[in-house]
Amino acid sequence: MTPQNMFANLGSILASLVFIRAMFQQYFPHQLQNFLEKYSQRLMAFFYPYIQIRFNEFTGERLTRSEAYSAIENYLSSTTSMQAKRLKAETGKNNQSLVLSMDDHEEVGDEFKGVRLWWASGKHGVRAQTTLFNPLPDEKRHYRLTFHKKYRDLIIGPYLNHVLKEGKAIKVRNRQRKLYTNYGCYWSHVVFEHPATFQTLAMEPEKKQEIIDDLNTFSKAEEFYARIGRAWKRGYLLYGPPGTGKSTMIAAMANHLGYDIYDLELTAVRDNTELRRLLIETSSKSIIVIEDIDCSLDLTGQRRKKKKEKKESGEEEKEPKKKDEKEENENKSSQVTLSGLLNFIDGLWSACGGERLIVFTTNYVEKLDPALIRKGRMDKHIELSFCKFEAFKVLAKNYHKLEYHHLFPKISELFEEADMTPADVAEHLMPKSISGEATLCLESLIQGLEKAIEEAKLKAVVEAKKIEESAKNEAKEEDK
Ligand SMILES: Nc1ncnc2c1ncn2[C@@H]1O[C@H](COP(=O)(O)OP(=O)(O)OP(=O)(O)O)[C@@H](O)[C@H]1O
Ligand SMILES: [Mg+2]
Repeated sequence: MTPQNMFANLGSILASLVFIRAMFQQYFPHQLQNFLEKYSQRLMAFFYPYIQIRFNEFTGERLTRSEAYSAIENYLSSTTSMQAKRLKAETGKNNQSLVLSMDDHEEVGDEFKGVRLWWASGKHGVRAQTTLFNPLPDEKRHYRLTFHKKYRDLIIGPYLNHVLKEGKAIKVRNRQRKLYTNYGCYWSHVVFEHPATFQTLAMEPEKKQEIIDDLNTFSKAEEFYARIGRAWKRGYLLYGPPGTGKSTMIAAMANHLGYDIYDLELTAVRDNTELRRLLIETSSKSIIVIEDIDCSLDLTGQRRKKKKEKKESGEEEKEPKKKDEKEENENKSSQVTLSGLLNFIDGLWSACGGERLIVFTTNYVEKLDPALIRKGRMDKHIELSFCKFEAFKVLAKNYHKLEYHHLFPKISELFEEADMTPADVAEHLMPKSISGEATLCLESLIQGLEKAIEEAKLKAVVEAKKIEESAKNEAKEEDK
């Protein structure tokens, strides 16, 4: 055989081999693989005492991310960062913090009621193509749970429930919280990042602790509410003069519980149907706030309008009800009624489960309809009042890191007599220069308090005179 013939033969043999290999790859491996897999797994199951459950990342048409998968991811996040050697990092809320999860083909252990089990992450099947309509990556990720078969009931029931619940709770805790406001009958939201906390809230310590305990009890009472057959909700009424920290307390509540806030502007809601729709759209773990309920409920128009009137007439309204009625006739665009709101709080509310707080604020508690604030609707009434010495100490600590100062005794005495709102006290304590001399601020506060006491005395004298005069007039009329 000449070398040319030899090469020609070799060429054709190679070509045939390539052809056979291609054919083999195309038709055989698939069936062969399935076949081998099927029987090897049956054989394994016979001797292997463990059960495995796989949780795929995408379910159905691969378009929806499995809730179970993300719950497991969250649940494992703390264990993972302690145990796994290869981790994946993604940016969390705000793009500021990092969220760690297991990298592919890692395994971590877990324990439940003394039973050991293992979670492994993996990926499988690289078949689906990414297209314009299916932009998901080719790899399908999954978690695989392995445990001994004698614990089947314990793991499939209580343990998996525990994982899903805990995972969802972690997700809620880590989410970016939102502040919703309604424009007509639609909610729009911004990121909620209010720095107020109960620690920075100026209030008597016992009263503050009572509120914190109440909130904590509520947030842990899911089973209790289910047992007694009541919707998991609680109503708060915050009342007190302007600038005493009602809005600040709502922010502190949201921060304490990790809830979203729905700030409901009733005057922008057209009727009861819209109100119902808005409220049904609120999510679980949220605080629904209706500020200045006395102003918005009779739909007498906005608070600003009222204030303007007050300023113009230079005195308190004498007959608020009559005025309200007049305005109601003028302002027909909004027809939310008291009964609509009450119906919602009692009836429909119960239908949409989940933990919700409803908070009403008002400056004039005595003006509210008793039906609205009876117990059961508004479970807790909190009065926020003028700043006293204990509350002042919280502000002094926040603003100037002061535990004690030689002016404190004098300030304490003045607070006994003076009525000053926390907002005014805070204004005095606000550092006026970068160096922020605490003594200067305290002196300014002392001046403010003295002025407030004097003004109060003057007012008392004027009022006493008025009463005297009206008594005299009455006496005169009687004589006549
Ligand atoms: N109890 C408080 N503790 C700390 N800061 C307070 C407190 N009360 C008021 N402030 C300060 O005063 C400002 C006004 O308070 P806030 O808006 O909470 O008052 P409000 O009671 O909601 O008044 P309004 O009735 O006018 O709505 C806040 O920005 C806050 O800094
Ligand atoms: Mg307010």
